[in-house]
Formats: sequence, structure tokens, C-alpha cells
Amino acid sequence: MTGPEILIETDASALAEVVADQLVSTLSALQSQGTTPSIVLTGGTIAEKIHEEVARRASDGRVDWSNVEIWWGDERYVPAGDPDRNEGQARVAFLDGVGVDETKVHPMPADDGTDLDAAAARFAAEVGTRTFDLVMLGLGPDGHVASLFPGKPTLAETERTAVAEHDSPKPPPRRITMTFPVLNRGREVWFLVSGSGKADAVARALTGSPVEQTPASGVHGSEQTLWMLDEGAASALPDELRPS
Ligand SMILES: O=C(O)[C@H](O)[C@@H](O)[C@H](O)[C@H](O)COP(=O)(O)O
Repeated sequence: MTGPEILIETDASALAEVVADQLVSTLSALQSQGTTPSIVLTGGTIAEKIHEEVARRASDGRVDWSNVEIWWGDERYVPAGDPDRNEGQARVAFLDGVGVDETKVHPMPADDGTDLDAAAARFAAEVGTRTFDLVMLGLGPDGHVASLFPGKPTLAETERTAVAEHDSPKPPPRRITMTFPVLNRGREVWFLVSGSGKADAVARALTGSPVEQTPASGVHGSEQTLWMLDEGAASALPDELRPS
């Protein structure tokens, strides 16, 4: 496992285009090797821009979207169809337009009245021992990734692949999240971060801040970790970490 690689683009639009291009290239290359790629999507605003850029590239035919396994790193535990769901946002932004195979799309459970912990356990069983070719993660200003938040007991989870978060500091409060053990099964992990509001969290994560304070510090790809930033998100990086 090599150290994190950092890419810096001028702004959110440029970042979204670069990430979408790299996602298409990565998936196309895996499929040309005969692999059915498995990717983990994230929620959030830069993710939304990226998804829209992916939709714009669908007509180039480089990716057979019916042959991609699609997962999410976290989900808000709200009823199906609620606009807060990461799954619904991704479907509207690109999934519904690229010809996915629904048997390969693995949304986390929606709130159907089932107990949250039971729903998380059901999803954890679906993940099982799977590994992923690519895990994409947004970053909160507090350094959270997925729905793994500073100071929470979920950061210490070493067995279960997904757990419930009952009291997210980022609304809505009830969520399901993949845990460090499974996020770190990603061959590649891409952190997708835009805006000066995230700059301190980016700098903390890349300069060894403890996981308890900056959960992003706890996630590394088994082969590669890529920080894909815009200038705002990179603005607190020590000079020595900025790509030359
Ligand atoms: O469900 C969620 O809220 C996301 O998965 C979360 O982890 C998000 O990626 C970060 O909070 C960044 O979100 P923004 O890009 O909107 O700041």
C-alpha cells in the first residue's frame, strides 16, 4: 500500500469533471480485463456534481453500466423515496439513465418501520466478505466519512461490515454506514472533497490526526488512496504535501 496521492483541481466543476473522467477510465479498464467492477458511492454535494458529469459521459459507451456492482458507503435511514436518500440522489443524477442491472445495485435499507439496528445487520450480511474495486468518499468539515463521525463508538467497530448510527450530528440523525474494516477492503479509495470549509479536515486527515478526531484518517485503499481536491479544500495543506 503506497501513501496517499493528492490531485488538486481549480474548483468544484473542474474536480467533478476530472473525477468523472477517472471513474469512466477506471471502470472501462477493469471491464476490459474481464472484471465486473464493484464500486461504493458516497452522498454529498460534490458527489452529486460528479454523478451528473458521469451521466454526461454515458453516451460514449466506454462503460457497460449493466456490468457494474453498485453499493453505497452510507445511507440516511429515511423512507424509500425520501429526497434525503443517497440512493435516490444517485439514481436521479445518473443511475437511472445509464442502464444499470438492478440485480447488481445494492442500496442500503430504507426506513420501512424496521428497527435501525436490524436493518443495518441485514445490510451487513449482504456485504459479507465482499471487497470493492473502488470506494468513493466525501468528507465532512469534522473529518467524517460515510456516516462515521468523530467520537462515535462506530469508529471502534472491527467485525461488522455495517452498523447503525442513531444520532448523526449531520442531519438526518438515523443512518446506516459501512465500517472501517470494509471501507479499507477497497482496492482504491478516492476522497472527493471540495470547498475551503473542508480544508482543515483535509489537512488533519493528511497529517496524522487521530481517527477518533478525524475519521478520514482511518481509511486507506488496500492498493491506492487518492485525495481528489479543489483548491479550496487543499488550501490548508502544508506546502510539502502539495503535489509539485
Ligand atoms: O450521507 C452523507 O451525508 C454522506 O455520505 C457524507 O459522508 C458526505 O459525503 C459528507 O458529509 C460530505 O458531504 P458534502 O459534500 O455535502 O459536504
